[in-house]
Amino acid sequence: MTIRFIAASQLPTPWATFTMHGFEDEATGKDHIALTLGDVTGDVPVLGRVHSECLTGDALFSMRCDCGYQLQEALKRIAEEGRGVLFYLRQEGRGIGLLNKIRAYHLQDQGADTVEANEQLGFGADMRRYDLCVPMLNHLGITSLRLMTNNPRKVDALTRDGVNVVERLPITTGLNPHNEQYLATKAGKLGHMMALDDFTQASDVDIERKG
Ligand SMILES: Nc1nc2c(ncn2[C@@H]2O[C@H](COP(=O)(O)OP(=O)(O)OP(=O)(O)O)[C@@H](O)[C@H]2O)c(=O)[nH]1
Ligand SMILES: [Zn+2]
Repeated sequence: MTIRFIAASQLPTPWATFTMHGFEDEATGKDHIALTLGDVTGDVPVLGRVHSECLTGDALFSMRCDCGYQLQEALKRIAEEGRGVLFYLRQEGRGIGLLNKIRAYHLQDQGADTVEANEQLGFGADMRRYDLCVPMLNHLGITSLRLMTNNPRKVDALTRDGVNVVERLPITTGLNPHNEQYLATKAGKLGHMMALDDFTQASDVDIERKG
């Protein structure tokens, strides 16, 4: 795996002006991004989010999942802290790609849950990998993370890859009638550590989006 830094620029958002670092994964041809705020070098653990691409949730306002809400919440929390990093990894659809995710959604429309749909298409439930974060973390001078995630398998995978995750912070936002079953499946079958009672409702987030 060769991850190559290409360029950095400013990225103003409603929450803060981040620095956007672009990387190229030479093996896959995929582009990955890290957004940083403040000085992320040094020994003090950095508030972080390792976010996997979800075009439908992140860009098209889909309410089928919680991705867009989590993305917004993570940027907001980093801005409030004044320091942090968000990795935007181009592994759409838990690694199966956008078109296969649409195939999986089609099966889910007919009754399959998110895990069964992947399996019916011949994929594992979660095909993502996180080792590409290591060269990006090294490039940015980040030595340890306080990671916003509900996914203990993400923490385990990053730890196995050599990333120092010192704390896991829940990120439970965006519950709505369209994703309630999906979130229940994530908790029940994929091991996400979250209870639906912990979630803020999507309507709360919508107000922020308009603001
Ligand atoms: N194959 C498939 N991928 C999905 C589906 N819904 C969301 N995704 C993808 O799942 C990824 C996000 O994973 P999640 O399981 O929501 O969350 P996570 O990153 O494991 O855990 P958190 O850190 O707690 O958000 C993104 O790449 C989405 O495109 C689905 O029904 N099927
Ligand atoms: Zn999503």
